[in-house]
Amino acid sequence: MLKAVSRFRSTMGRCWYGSSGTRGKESSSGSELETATWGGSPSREATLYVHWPYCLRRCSYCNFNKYIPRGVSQTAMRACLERETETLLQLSQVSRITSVFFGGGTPSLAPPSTIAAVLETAARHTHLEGGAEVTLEVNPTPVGASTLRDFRLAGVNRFSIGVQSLHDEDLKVLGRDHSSEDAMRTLAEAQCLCPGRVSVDVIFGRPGQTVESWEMELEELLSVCDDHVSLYQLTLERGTHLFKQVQIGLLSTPGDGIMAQMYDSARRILGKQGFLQYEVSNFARQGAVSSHNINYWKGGQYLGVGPGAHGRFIPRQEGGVLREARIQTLEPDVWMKEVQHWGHGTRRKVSLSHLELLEEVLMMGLRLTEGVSHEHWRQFSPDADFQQVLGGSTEVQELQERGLLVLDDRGLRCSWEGLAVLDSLLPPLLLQLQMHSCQQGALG
Ligand SMILES: C[S@@+](CC[C@H](N)C(=O)[O-])C[C@H]1O[C@@H](n2cnc3c(N)ncnc32)[C@H](O)[C@@H]1O
Ligand SMILES: C[S@@+](CC[C@H](N)C(=O)[O-])C[C@H]1O[C@@H](n2cnc3c(N)ncnc32)[C@H](O)[C@@H]1O
Ligand code: SF4
Repeated sequence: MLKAVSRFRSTMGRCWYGSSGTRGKESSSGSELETATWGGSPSREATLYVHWPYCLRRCSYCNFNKYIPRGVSQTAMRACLERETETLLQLSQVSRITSVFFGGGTPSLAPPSTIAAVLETAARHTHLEGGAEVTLEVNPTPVGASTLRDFRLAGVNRFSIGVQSLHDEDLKVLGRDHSSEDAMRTLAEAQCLCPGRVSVDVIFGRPGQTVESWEMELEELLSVCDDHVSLYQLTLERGTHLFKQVQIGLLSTPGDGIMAQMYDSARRILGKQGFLQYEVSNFARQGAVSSHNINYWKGGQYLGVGPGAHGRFIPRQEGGVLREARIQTLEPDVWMKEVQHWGHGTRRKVSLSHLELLEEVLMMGLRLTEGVSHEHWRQFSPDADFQQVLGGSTEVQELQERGLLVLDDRGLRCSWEGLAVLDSLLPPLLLQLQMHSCQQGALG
C-alpha cells in the first residue's frame, strides 16, 4: 500500500531539516560546478525568517523550538535579533530581501517595537521593498485588537492565525489557551487590518474526529476565513503530552485510511469554495499564496535569525561558493550570549553538495502542485534534464503509468492522487537521481 504524505512535518519541516543538511561536509571547498549551478538564479536575493522562541504554554502536540519565558529581557532580545540579522546579511552579501516571516513559538507575544526594529535593520542593510510580504504568526489568545494594529503599524502586512480547530473540546485536548470565539474575533480583526492577506492554520486528524465532523467544521471555517488556508495533519511527536496520552491508550487518533479521507474531502471542499491548492497543505484564492513559503519550496536562499532558526545561503563574505545549511543555537539564553559575543548564534553549518542541492530542489518542488518546471530544474542542473536523469528508471516510469507522476513538456509534477502519497514517490526518484549522479562522477 502506498504511504500517505506526512502533511505536516515534511510540509514545512524539510524546508530546513533537509536530509542533506545532515550529510553535507563541514568544510566549504567550492567548485566551478557549484558556482555555475547556483549562478542561474538571483543569488543576491533571499527571504528572512525570524524565530520568536517563547510561548505562554506548551500545546500538547507541539515539539517546535519554544520555551516558557522567565524574566526575558526584551531589550537584550531585540538587540540580539537586530545584531544577528545584520551579521547574516553581511555574511551572505544579500542585497534584496523579498519577504520576512516572524514565526515561533508565539511571535505575537513579541513587542511590536521589536518586529519594527528587525524590519528596519533589514531595510538599512538591503533593499526591502515596500510591498514585500511580511508575515506574523498570531495566537488567538494574547493579542488584542490594538496590538494587531500595532503590528500592522510596525510593518506586518500578512497575519497567519493559529486557529487549529473550531471545537472548544478539541482545543482543550490540543492544550490551546484560546476558544473558537477568540479565534473568530482575532480572524475578523486581522481581516480588517490586512484584507486578503490573512491565513489560518488548522489541524485535522485530531483524537475522536470523524470525517463528517471535519467536513462540517471546515465548511464553517471557510464561511468566515480570508483567502489562505493551511491544513496540517496532526503528527504525534515523540516526547509530547499528546504522544504519551495516545501511547497509554487514553486517546486515539484516526487511522491512516480515515486521515486520507479527511485530506481528500478537504481538498474537494476547498476547491468548491474557490481555493486553489498550490502545495500539499496550502490553499489560496484570489492569488493569495504565501511568497515566503513558496521560496522554500522553490529552493530559494533564506536567512534564519533567532534561536533554532534554519537558513540556506552562500556565505559570500567568507568567499563561499557553496550553499550552506545552517541552524542557530536552540536555547534562547545561550543563543543570546553567543550573539552578544560573536554577532551570531550559528550552532551548525554544513555545505551542500551539488547532489544534495538537487535532492532538496526535487523534494521541496514536488510539494507544489505545479511541480518542478524544466526551466526551474535547469537553473540547478544545467547539464542534465529530467529525461536524462530519470528516463532510465523503470520504477519512475511505473509511477507515471499508474498516473501518480507526470513528466511532460511543462516539467515534473505529482497528479492529484500522487500528491496525497508523495512520501512514497520520493524514494525511487531520489535513488535515480543519486545513481545518475554516480554515473556522471564515474564518467567524469
Ligand atoms: C509551530 S506553530 C507556531 C505558530 C503559533 N504558535 C501557533 O501555534 O499557532 C505553527 C503551526 O504548526 C502546526 N503544528 C505544530 N505542531 C504540529 C503537529 N504536531 N502536527 C500538526 N501541526 C502542527 C500548527 O498548526 C501551528 O499553527
Ligand atoms: C508551520 S509553518 C505555518 C505557515 C503558515 N501556514 C502560513 O501560511 O504562513 C510556520 C512554522 O514553521 C517554522 N519555520 C518556518 N520557517 C522556518 C525556518 N527558516 N527556521 C525554523 N523554523 C521555521 C516555524 O516554527 C513557524 O512557526
Ligand atoms: S503550537 Fe504554537 S503556541 Fe503551541 S506550543 Fe507550539 S509554538 Fe507554542
